[in-house]
Amino acid sequence: MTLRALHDAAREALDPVRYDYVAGGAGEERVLAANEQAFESYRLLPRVLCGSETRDTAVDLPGARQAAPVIVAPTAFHRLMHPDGERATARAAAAEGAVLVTGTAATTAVDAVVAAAREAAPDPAVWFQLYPHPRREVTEALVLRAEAAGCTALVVTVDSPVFGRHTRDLRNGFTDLPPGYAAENMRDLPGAPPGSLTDIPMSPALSWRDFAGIPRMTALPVLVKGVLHPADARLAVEHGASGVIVSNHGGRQCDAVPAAVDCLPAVVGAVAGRVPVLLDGGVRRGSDVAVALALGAAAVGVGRPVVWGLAAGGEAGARTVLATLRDEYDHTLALCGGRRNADLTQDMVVRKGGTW
Ligand SMILES: Cc1cc2nc3c(=O)[nH]c(=O)nc-3n(C[C@H](O)[C@H](O)[C@H](O)COP(=O)(O)O)c2cc1C
Ligand SMILES: CC(C)CC(=O)C(=O)O
Repeated sequence: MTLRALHDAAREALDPVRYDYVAGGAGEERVLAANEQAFESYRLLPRVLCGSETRDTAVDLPGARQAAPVIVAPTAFHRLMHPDGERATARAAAAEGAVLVTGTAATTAVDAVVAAAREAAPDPAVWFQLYPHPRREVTEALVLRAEAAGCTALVVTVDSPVFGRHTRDLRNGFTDLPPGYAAENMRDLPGAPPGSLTDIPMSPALSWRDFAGIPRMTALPVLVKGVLHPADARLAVEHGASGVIVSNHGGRQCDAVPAAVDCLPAVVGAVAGRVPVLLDGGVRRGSDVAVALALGAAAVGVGRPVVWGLAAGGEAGARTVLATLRDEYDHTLALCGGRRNADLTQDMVVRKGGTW
């Protein structure tokens, strides 16, 4: 099945309100559209006769050695999309050698997610996405929970000082989880009410000082997710980040920012090789992966496509998405004369309005 067919099947399978929750974005959904459109404006300039018969697409990431270059971006509430929920996504990612980022808003507790991943592979990489809480002890409890579960890195989301205004959810009245579902990782935290959507911590009071406390709480590498400005990428590295994820939250936060991939080159320049830079937003085909890697990303994340796979076909559907992207990327690498990801370089990307 193609990714487009899986998306169609997911639309058929899902309750329309849940479909809209995943598909939608903030405001007029300008950024949602821009993330995909931006990839349309880039083209690859292949190199030829490079002897690229044997190819190796694995990457070393913080807390994940020899991983696939496509990772599963954190998306909330998988049990709303398929009864097997995050367990299915975890098994799919582990089987495909892809990092799974599970998170604060998962409908399955992090220890059960890691256990499911271990059913599919002996040494899976599961990262934990954290919405830091303004009360340090709550953040610390979440960090300890992720560490004890066996997560190998933390991802701190920094683009959500307040909830995004998701137009479709407001129209549909989808402002809380249906009965029977909870953000399971929020249960039994000190002083934190359990599990409803609005309990997920987002606070405009947080600052780099709060962020800097997180790498001090844990031996795990800590990545920062949701950076667009190169100055923030520099600050992230200075405050102890082990990786920077360029992301506009899939167009679900500020509806006036650039497409994620358009922000990548400046962030890569600012980070200057000190830590890996990842990208998510709008990646829908293997050639998008190639463009992002050529522009300096170490790996890319996919959000909605994996959820469509999950909704359409559970573990097998999510696996198909990851396997398809990996296969398409390897094929594109071959077409561009590459043997390794590093063979894709900035000069091999051209832009509409630029050189074509
Ligand atoms: C349904 C949904 C839920 C999401 N939940 C989270 C979340 O809990 N934490 C987070 O950091 N990002 C979240 N994101 C953002 C994704 O991690 C990612 O940035 C985005 O989906 C990438 O864009 P793509 O969907 O075009 O691949 C969510 C995105 C979607 C679509
Ligand atoms: C619970 C939400 C905050 C999850 C999220 O980040 C999103 O829906 O974009």
